[in-house]
Amino acid sequence: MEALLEPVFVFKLNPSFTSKNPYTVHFPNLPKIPSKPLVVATCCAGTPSPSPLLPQDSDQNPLQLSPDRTRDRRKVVRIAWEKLVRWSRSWRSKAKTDVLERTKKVVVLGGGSFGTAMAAHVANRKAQMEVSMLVRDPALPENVTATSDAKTALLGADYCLHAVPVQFSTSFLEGIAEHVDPGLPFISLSKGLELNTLRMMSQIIPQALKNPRQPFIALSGPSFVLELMNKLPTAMVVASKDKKLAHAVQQLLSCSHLRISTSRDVTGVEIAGALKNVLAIAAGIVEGMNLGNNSMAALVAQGCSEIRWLATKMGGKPATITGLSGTGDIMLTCFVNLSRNKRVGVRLGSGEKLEDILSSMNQVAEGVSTAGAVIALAQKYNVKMPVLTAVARIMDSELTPKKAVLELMSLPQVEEV
Ligand SMILES: NC(=O)c1ccc[n+]([C@@H]2O[C@H](COP(=O)([O-])OP(=O)(O)OC[C@H]3O[C@@H](n4cnc5c(N)ncnc54)[C@H](O)[C@@H]3O)[C@@H](O)[C@H]2O)c1
Ligand SMILES: O=P(O)(O)OC[C@H](O)CO
Repeated sequence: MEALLEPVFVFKLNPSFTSKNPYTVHFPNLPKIPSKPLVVATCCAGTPSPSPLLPQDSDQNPLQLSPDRTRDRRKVVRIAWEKLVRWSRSWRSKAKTDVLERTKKVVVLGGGSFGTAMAAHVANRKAQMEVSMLVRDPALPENVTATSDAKTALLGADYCLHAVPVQFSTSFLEGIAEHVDPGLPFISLSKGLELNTLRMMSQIIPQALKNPRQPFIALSGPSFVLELMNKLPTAMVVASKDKKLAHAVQQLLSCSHLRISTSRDVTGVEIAGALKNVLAIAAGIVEGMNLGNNSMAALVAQGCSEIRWLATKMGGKPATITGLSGTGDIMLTCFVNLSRNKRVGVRLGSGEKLEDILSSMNQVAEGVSTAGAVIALAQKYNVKMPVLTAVARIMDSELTPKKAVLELMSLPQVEEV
């Protein structure tokens, strides 16, 4: 402690890491230091904290531990890992159920990329599984039967995977309602809000089928269809008010390359999945305008806050927004150009017109329609959402990307909440 009573030198330093040992920070411009320990506050990355500085002639690397301490440290890590493996094995033995054995048929609504991918995924879960796709254009992989006849597709199905884009779901479901068993669990893959009604899929499905008790599960999270089809490790979350049903869907879909977490927070999962598409458009605009990485990070961080503010006002949990369907899917969709929504933003940011972009696409970018719904929802819940509002105004051609950036940068600089 007496060292702290010595004169304290505080330097604004620009440390450089020596090539020979990246762990030792070398301060080239430091004046000759007396041999006594000093407290040096540095401006290096990370939290500046006073720390006793080893006398300059010391070349001991503080990260180099003695052999005994290295052995102890490795033992602690090994024990921690073995505990995780034991826990995982015991969970797997308890969680095993006969859902897959009992499931004979799954129907998939929507023949788009994700509907097709999930149909193939379920078909691969069990050779005897019957998977029927209800599509408008029945040209599909041979191990999946496709039909445009709703009665045939839905007859005897144990689960229904709904993969029709949100804006087309109401009319699609109203057209097949008479063939839907009132107890058929609907697993919604669609991410978005219905433009004129602001409804989420958990409202659209029971209302379009005129059955408020239709079992509902939302399946969401960072899941590009291309990577799922290539069996690359993926993690998603199933949310349902019915915990048993969420676990059954987890058992039905999870496998060595697809992990499925469960949640009771349907609102949080749906709002996160819908709004991340709008934020991805904004992220694309930043990239299309070459505004750099600082602004990308700032924009996405602001968008995460706006999504959290609205989702929690609507009853969603903060833990959901920082989970797979929130932060996980936001990072994937905002930072990777496999995202259709992000690609729309990049093209907008580089000067293309929205109608030209959309007419050139044969896939859906749900964020384009959802943007308008978000703003009405934000007004309903009295939540300020400057970034997502700017996207909506750009979608309505009321604001250019460049003007949007100028306006966002001139907003009041307030306390973080
Ligand atoms: N593609 C992905 O990586 C991915 C991943 C997770 C979730 N999702 C979500 O899945 C949902 C489906 O998207 P997708 O990527 O499979 O679709 P897609 O973009 O690949 O294709 C759009 C689909 O919508 C259908 N469609 C267009 N107009 C229609 C209408 N009027 N009535 C009925 N169907 C119509 C088309 O036939 C086509 O099958 C979306 O909400 C999307 O956000 C997609
Ligand atoms: O291509 P996008 O932007 O619709 O994103 C696809 C999935 O939602 C990613 O999780």
